Amino acid sequence: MEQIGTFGASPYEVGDLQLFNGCDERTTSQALAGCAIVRLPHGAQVKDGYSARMYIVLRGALEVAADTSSGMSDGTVSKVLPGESVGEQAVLDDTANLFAISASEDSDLLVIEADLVWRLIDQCNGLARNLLRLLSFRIRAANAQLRRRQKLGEFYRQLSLNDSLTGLYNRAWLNDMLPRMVATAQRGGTPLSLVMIDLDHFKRFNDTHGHPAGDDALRAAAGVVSAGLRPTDFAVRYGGEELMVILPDAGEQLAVMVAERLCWRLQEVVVFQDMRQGLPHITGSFGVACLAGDASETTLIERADAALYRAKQAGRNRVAL
Ligand SMILES: Nc1nc2c(ncn2[C@@H]2O[C@H](COP(=O)(O)OP(=O)(O)OP(=O)(O)O)[C@@H](O)[C@H]2O)c(=O)[nH]1
Repeated sequence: MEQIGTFGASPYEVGDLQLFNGCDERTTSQALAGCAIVRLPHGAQVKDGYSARMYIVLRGALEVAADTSSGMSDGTVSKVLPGESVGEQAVLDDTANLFAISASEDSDLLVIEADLVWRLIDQCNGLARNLLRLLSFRIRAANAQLRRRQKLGEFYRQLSLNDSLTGLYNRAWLNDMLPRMVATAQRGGTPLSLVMIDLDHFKRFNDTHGHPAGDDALRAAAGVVSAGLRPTDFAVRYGGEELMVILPDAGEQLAVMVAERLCWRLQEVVVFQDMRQGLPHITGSFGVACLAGDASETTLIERADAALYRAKQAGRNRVAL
């Protein structure tokens, strides 16, 4: 940053500076006359050592990247154009400029030291009003950005816990949630049941109708499962063509009833909406297990798996306990 002159000796006028709109031009010009004008070549950073000062762009443009020192930077950059300022907040709360400020083209900047800003605020109500407006605008913009980030965060969180093909919860969700559900059931002495579902002869289905059709069938099966549950139950894609249902507060009898209902609905499901195609049916085998004593979630899954194996052995398209 090279000083190229002072405001008083430059062709610029107070009328060019938005922040001083409504202030008396003569007294403001006098106050700003001794302020430095610095030149910042394209790409150069504003380096002000840790002092709080305000910069007003006279020519060119600045780019301000969000708070880099706190690691909060998310790549958002705002542009500061001629007549606009940066650094007011640093002056008002007497902290260094935390933002990375650089020139996006060759720029001339008016530098106003903090003590002069305060003197001008005392002199001119217009400046105080303009500063308040500017800060209010910045707060609204920051809030909007925060809301966008929150929404994005929630979106990615959902994405990381849901299976992209079926929309059901995925293994990461299961690994996190099942131990907690088991602990809650054991603490409260309430039942908890698990239904493991494996689509029958799915390799044959893929081989006959193609892999994309297999994906459609998986989606259809997931739809049947989620539509057949209470809002308090959970459906998970456990693996390739294996789904799982978690039924909190459900004992053996209820769990078998739910599994029977899903098994029946699955064989009725229409995989292809296109009526010109044949109707391939999908069926599933279901293994039911209920939490007993102080068994772990691993034991519960193993027991549901063993029941599923029995359903397969007994001829598929059925429920086993
Ligand atoms: N289309 C599709 N197929 C999948 C997906 N994940 C797993 N599969 C297929 O599912 C099939 C599972 O085959 P197997 O484990 O041999 O079992 P199966 O043919 O269903 O036979 P049984 O389970 O004994 O009734 C494999 O061919 C996998 O490629 C998927 O996301 N999409």
